[in-house]
Amino acid sequence: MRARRDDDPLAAAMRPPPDESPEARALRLAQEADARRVSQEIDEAIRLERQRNKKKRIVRVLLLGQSESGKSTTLRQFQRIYTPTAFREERVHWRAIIQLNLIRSVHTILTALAAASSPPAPSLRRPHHHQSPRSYTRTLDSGFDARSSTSKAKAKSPAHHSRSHSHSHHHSHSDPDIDATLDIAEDYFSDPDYPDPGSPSWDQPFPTDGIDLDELVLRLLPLRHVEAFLKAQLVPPSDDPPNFNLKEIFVRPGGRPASADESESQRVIWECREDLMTLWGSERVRDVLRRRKVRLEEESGFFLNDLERVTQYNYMPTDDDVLKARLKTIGVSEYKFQMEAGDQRGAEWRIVDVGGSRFQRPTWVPFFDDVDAIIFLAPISAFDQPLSEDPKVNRLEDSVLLWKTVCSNKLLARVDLVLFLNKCDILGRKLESGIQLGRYVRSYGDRANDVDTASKYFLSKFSAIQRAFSPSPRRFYGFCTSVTETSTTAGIIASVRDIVLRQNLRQVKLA
Ligand SMILES: Nc1nc2c(ncn2[C@@H]2O[C@H](COP(=O)(O)OP(=O)(O)OP(=O)(O)O)[C@@H](O)[C@H]2O)c(=O)[nH]1
Ligand SMILES: [Mg+2]
Repeated sequence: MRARRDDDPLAAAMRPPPDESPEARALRLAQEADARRVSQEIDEAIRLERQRNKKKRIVRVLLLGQSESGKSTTLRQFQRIYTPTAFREERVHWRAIIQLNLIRSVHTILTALAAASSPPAPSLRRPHHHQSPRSYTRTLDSGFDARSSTSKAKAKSPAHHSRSHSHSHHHSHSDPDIDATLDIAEDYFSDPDYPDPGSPSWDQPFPTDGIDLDELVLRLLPLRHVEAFLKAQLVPPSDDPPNFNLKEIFVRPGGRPASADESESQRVIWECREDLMTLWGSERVRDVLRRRKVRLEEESGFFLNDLERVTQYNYMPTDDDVLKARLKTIGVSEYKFQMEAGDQRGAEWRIVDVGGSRFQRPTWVPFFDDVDAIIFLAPISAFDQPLSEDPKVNRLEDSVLLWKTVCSNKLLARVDLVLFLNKCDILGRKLESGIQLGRYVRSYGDRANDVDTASKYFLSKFSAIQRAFSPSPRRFYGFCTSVTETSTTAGIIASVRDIVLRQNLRQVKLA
């Protein structure tokens, strides 16, 4: 010990002088104790500051996916679980949106009835709500950064190369990226009026059910006024083009008691309730919808099966109603909340929800900075549906391209990816009703036409795309979800919370 101190120049310099007086020694020891105390105080201050920083740790999550994929619904699930009181208080504001959703379904029915009462023009024979496999046309500019990321994705995807040569091309099994392709049929049937199996042909007579539909439709006309009124209430007239999201509806100070006008619209809806039930219960209406391949039950904001409740004069939306309601997001909204439970106490969460339609995707990029995780939603039930903003493009194909763009984005290279293969409930119902997935997704082949096989198949495809397109290896978590269901989604959101917090802790340690 002694020998070592002799070797140490610092120790030698600090060694007390050999002729130190008792007074000088006392002073020196006091000074040294003082210095130690100051140093300890500094250490303590640093420790406290670190703790405070940890406490106000900010966790950022970004919700991405095409329009109607379920981003806002996922956000509402977070709200329902983590700020239940605020969620409950806001339910009343959803009433007008749910009523509008209901009226929209009625419109769909009336449009189908009107079209069915005149002989179908050849162009109307093609279903417009759901695509037949041959109606796809490829449009590849689906990314939010179409010029850079998507073109890169295109270049990397062997599927796109093969498609440009031949539509009926089958993948070569020596292709290293074989798993990262999803071959969606585009020219499968030669008959343009390919009838849905089990659906009656146009030439068969409509069943008669003794209901005078013409008169009924007339009695429903007042709903138009309700619709105009509710829309005017939700969209401030100064906003042109309409630019509203839920936040803006919610910020009305002090809540919004039902105004006289609002109770007037509830009265009109209530007065129409019998006719609405007759309309939705009519065999002829169901038949027209079947023939036109309009599957209202699978559409967003479907409340016709809840007419009894929703048309009540004193109707108040339930949690489930709020989750099922459809309100398109325009712009970006951020939801902040404090994680109150368990050892995650104190972390502030910020979940960013964006509009998913194509023209809104460029607005996503500024939010790529500093995110801990992305929850990407791909509605896998949409394999037979066109994009509403571009009817030539298949929704599943758009989701796949968007996923490739997100995976390959360099700004997001270090971000964990959480994938929700959403709307599994609708997928299950579609497959059970006899729609063959293999007709639309050629690479699905003759695998079993059930939701388990299908969702596992999609999970492996999306996961392979992630591996092939990520600039560097990253963590990836995939879930099959139906985010409108509260029980199953609660467990998934708890897993996502743990995943995101682990990633956030890693980044805090790295910083
Ligand atoms: N049956 C079912 N419906 C769902 C599911 N997820 C979302 N929906 C419904 O689908 C509709 C669209 O969901 P949103 O959450 O508004 O979609 P979004 O991704 O926010 O859409 P944009 O705001 O246009 O980008 C809503 O009516 C939801 O209730 C699901 O898993 N199953
Ligand atoms: Mg939304």
